[in-house]
Amino acid sequence: MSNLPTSVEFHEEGPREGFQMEPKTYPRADRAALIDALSLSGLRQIQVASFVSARAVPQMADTSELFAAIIKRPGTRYTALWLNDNGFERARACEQVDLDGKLMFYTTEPFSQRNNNCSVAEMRERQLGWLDRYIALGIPVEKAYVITAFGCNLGGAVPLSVLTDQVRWLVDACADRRVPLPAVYLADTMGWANPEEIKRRVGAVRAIVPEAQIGLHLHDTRGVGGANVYAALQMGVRLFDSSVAGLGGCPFAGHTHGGAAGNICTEDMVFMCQELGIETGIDLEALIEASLLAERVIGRTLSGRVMHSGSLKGFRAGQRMQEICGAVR
Ligand SMILES: CC(=O)SCCNC(=O)CCNC(=O)[C@H](O)C(C)(C)COP(=O)(O)OP(=O)(O)OC[C@H]1O[C@@H](n2cnc3c(N)ncnc32)[C@H](O)[C@@H]1OP(=O)(O)O
Repeated sequence: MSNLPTSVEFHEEGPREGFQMEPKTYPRADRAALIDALSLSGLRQIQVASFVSARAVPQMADTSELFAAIIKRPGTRYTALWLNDNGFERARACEQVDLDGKLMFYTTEPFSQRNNNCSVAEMRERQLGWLDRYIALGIPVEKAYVITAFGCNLGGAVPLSVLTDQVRWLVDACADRRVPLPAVYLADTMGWANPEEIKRRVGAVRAIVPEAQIGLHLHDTRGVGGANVYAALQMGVRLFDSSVAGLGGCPFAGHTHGGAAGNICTEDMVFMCQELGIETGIDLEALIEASLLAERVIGRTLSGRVMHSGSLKGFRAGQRMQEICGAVR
């Protein structure tokens, strides 16, 4: 056997990244039901939605109300995304949000401008303000994302040095403030990674921050997501963002609505881990039930594979799951 980790953690992003990518807005009750179903699978972290401009992403207009509509399960953290000060203040004002101190770095100008309305350098400078604010508020600085860490539909190839420069800057910023390094997430926002590049970039980042955890936010846009996860597991990576039923994508990234696969699919990756003997803490059958619900809510066949394989037939959903799913017509 190789150096595969004994356990991994999947952070569910489908409710935010999946619905932001859909061309229409879905009823809040259905989105809340999906989140409640996901909770029953034992996921430790679910990103519920984002606090962004409703004009830019109308599907995220009711994030505070959505948080109020879900039933929080002890043992699961319910997080949110923000991209600017306004978004962070809205998240802070919403008492149901479990705040995780996040930092964001871009690697290409066109995507930084399109997604965040600022330059790569400006976004980096803003992170100093976010760091100081998290520290002042006693919010642990948990995650630092390097967005489009492998390549960008708008800006093209991303040299490794651009990624490592951002990581070195983060190291200095944390050292200046004497805070521990957050987990460093390499985000393959647009599905450019391949297994060898995963190994090369994870190895390069680990060489800079050997004491930090490394996480991956991967997309299966071009069908390489599972292979990339396997390469990451071989590198000992234990933190992954993923989406139920393979929902997801960024509406500002040049993806095709509805057609292309989105994020790596949570239940497919949980299945792979289980087959490899890696502990996930997730009840796969309950998760498949949630992914079937996602398909009913969205109203089309989704890209997840395990849920369509029929291999777990005979499973009977628990009563609570039946109630949640039964409420969605
Ligand atoms: C990789 C990923 O998947 S990331 C997720 C996908 N991307 C997104 O969700 C980006 C959505 N975009 C946005 O939220 C915004 O356009 C931003 C954050 C990029 C730009 O924000 P700013 O530069 O601060 O915007 P600006 O000050 O020009 O304001 C533009 C409008 O958006 C509103 N706005 C900006 N940020 C927010 C926010 N966090 N919440 C609510 N409204 C906001 C402003 O109030 C303003 O509204 P108005 O035109 O009615 O007055």
